[in-house]
Amino acid sequence: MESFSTVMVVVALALIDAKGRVLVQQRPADKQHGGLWEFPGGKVEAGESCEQAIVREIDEELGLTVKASALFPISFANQVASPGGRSIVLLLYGAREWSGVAVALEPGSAVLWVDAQQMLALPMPPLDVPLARAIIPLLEGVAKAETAS
Ligand SMILES: Nc1nc2c([nH]c(=O)n2[C@H]2C[C@H](O)[C@@H](COP(=O)(O)OP(=O)(O)OP(=O)(O)O)O2)c(=O)[nH]1
Repeated sequence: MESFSTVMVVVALALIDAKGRVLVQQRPADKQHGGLWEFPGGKVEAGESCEQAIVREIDEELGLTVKASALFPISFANQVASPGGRSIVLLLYGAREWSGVAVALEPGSAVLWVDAQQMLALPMPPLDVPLARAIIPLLEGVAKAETAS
């Protein structure tokens, strides 16, 4: 019997700048979770590794080049499937280095650099809420180091 996965893997990236801000992206109004703010990324396609999927999505959505070697894992969140449906596992990676300037390339989307408090005030999809909390210590650590230097 052929087996297939009932889990959809989605990868997302927290780009963290030298001031301890993170890049968030607003989903186009006509998509699922339209208008909500999330971390850029998308579904892992057949034949891709998670890292390859992030590198591709960041180029497609933001026009940025990020190296797979610059990615580090932060946390994950899991949405349990409804009966007969597919569950989502959302893997959040981080990166402190990339090249280019982020532009919202997907029609109807927008991007914003936010600090920890601004991030928490934005409406996000349910899966992103625990992930956003998980990056707060990282953002605050970078911001503190920047103020001290
Ligand atoms: N990219 C991303 N998707 C998220 C986040 N949080 C969350 O629940 N999702 C959900 C929304 C979607 O059901 C799924 C990813 O869909 P997507 O539309 O971004 O993926 P994609 O770029 O591969 O999309 P497409 O080609 O099918 O339009 O994961 C997040 O922080 N980033």
